[in-house]
Amino acid sequence: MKKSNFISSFNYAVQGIISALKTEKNMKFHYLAALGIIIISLFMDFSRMEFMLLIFAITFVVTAEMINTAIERTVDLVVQDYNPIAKYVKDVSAGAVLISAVNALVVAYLLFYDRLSNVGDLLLVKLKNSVQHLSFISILLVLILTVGGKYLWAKKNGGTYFQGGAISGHTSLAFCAATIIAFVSENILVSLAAYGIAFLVGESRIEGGIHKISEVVSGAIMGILVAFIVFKVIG
Ligand SMILES: Nc1ncnc2c1ncn2[C@@H]1O[C@H](COP(=O)(O)OP(=O)(O)OP(=O)(O)O)[C@@H](O)[C@H]1O
Repeated sequence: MKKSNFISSFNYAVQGIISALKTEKNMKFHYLAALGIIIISLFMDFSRMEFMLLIFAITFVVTAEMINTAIERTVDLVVQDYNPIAKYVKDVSAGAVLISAVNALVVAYLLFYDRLSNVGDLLLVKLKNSVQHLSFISILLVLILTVGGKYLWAKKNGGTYFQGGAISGHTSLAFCAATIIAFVSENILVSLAAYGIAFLVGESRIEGGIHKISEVVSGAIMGILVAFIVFKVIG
């Protein structure tokens, strides 16, 4: 065996890190996750101690995975057939990785949960107070549900995604908009005018021979329901 100095030992160690990274798919995942978490942690205002715990947890997982890989390869080198001892050794070694991963999850939960839920609460408060966001979400949902409905019932009702089909998109959007206007204006006259216009939109789709009454009615119900649920549940 070749006599090695300190520098070449270091080189072999780095080679080991790179080989494990290249050959083990779990290792790629660990490194990517670690990189993502470290980047996020830079915005979290962690104390020195908290950052140290995070780095320890990450290092523990990577180290356990590397030792597990080395043990697996050693066992494969010696045992080619099924062997209960080989199974025991590999299972115990995989168990060590699992323990390190659970430890990392607990540490991540303790460090990130409060901070991220504060950010989540802030976003939710902003969303609740923003009529624009609620309106945008309602209209987006109506569009998705209308196109989805047309797709699901395409065989039965025919039509394209934007004309004809099981649900009248013009009507669902018009009634969704009317409901949004009713919520925002909180004024009976304005609301009636908005629903009146929505009604005319639906009626024109029937008159134009593009939709049946049932398709216009289902569009109207969907538009009203979606806006109602978004404004009442999220807002
Ligand atoms: N020679 C063997 N005899 C008995 N059981 C084995 C043997 N080799 C593997 N096993 C069983 O299969 C499991 C998976 O082993 P394997 O070596 O495929 O690990 P792995 O986690 O899939 O790793 P890798 O994807 O890096 O190969 C082990 O935990 C063990 O239960």
